[in-house]
Amino acid sequence: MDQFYLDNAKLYQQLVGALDQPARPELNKSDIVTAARIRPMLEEDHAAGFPCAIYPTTTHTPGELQTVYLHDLHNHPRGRPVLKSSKHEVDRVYGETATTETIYADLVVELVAFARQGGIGTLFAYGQTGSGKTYTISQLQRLVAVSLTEEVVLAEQDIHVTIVDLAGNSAFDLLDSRKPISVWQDSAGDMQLAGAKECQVGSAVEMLSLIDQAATYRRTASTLRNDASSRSHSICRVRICNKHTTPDAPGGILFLVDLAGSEAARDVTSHGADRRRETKEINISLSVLKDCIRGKAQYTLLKSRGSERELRQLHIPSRHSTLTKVLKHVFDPWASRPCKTAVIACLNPSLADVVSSNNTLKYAKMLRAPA
Ligand SMILES: Nc1ncnc2c1ncn2[C@@H]1O[C@H](COP(=O)(O)OP(=O)(O)OP(=O)(O)O)[C@@H](O)[C@H]1O
Repeated sequence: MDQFYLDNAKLYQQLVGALDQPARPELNKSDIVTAARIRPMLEEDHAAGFPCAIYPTTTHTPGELQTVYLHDLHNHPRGRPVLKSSKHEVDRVYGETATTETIYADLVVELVAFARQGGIGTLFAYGQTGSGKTYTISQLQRLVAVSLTEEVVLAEQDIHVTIVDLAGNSAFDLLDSRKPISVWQDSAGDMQLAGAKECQVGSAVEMLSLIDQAATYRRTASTLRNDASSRSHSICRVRICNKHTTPDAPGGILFLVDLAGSEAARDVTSHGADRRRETKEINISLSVLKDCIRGKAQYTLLKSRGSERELRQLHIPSRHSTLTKVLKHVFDPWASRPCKTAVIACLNPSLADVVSSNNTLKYAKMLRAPA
């Protein structure tokens, strides 16, 4: 397939150049905001000879959706290859020149404010390996650290940080030398990271140093698409408690989640047995995540149709993996606490990755269904 794309790269660029690409509006009433971030073509993408396959709209009107076009090239049984284009809509699209500061202002400032008021705010990035998840989330974590440790915040609220990573069904404390911890649900239905260290921070320097410490314990390995690929899901939980409430009051929570990247089966054939098992575990947990996204979309559909009997039978399988246990509140239509989520679908722009990018955007669409 890769050779087919390379052989037809010029024709592909002509076909895409001849397309007209308009944008379209609609309002987001959901508690989930979806965004797509397209990372720039890297030197290795250019060196491999694949053209860019993702074309975002460049204008944005507040409250309106933005569009990403993906152009794949398909072999035609008679004659020259043809373009097969798909169109995806998300709340915001960030092209290769967009800065993380812009993403922070658009998506994360509101989540931080929401968590400060006692809600559960969640930000997660997902996408194929090498698509820019760690790049995006690690920079956003730093911006969150600076904003949550401003004097005006610390005068009113205490900030507690926990950073863990999930590999398969095991969980590890990244602030305590990868000590194993367990994830369980308490009697109030909240997920607990039992045994994980929770550090109260008194300044940006302290919080940034915890983030750096956690990054050194994160499990990484080389994949075909990324030399330093994260082979675990990293979860940074920030608990925000008002100084004048009782110590055991739940407080607001902000989750900053950098998921491990999915790898296509064709890209893992050269891995050893351990790496193949690890990839399988990652793909299983991402597949349960997709099932939960589908379950939430199904709930929204049934609710809009008023199908009470089917709603009662609906099962969202958030208990089937440690990752979805931790993120249960995102998919749980019956959650007792208010939740807001921002999801960043990270995309590799190269034509070689167009199938994975298509898949990533399909799930962003499901997540966005209005509640
Ligand atoms: N917006 C961007 N601007 C410039 N470089 C970027 C951007 N996003 C990602 N990159 C670069 O792309 C490479 C892959 O990014 P990153 O490691 O964040 O991917 P990932 O999705 O976290 O991958 P994995 O799932 O394998 O961990 C890195 O070299 C990173 O610096």
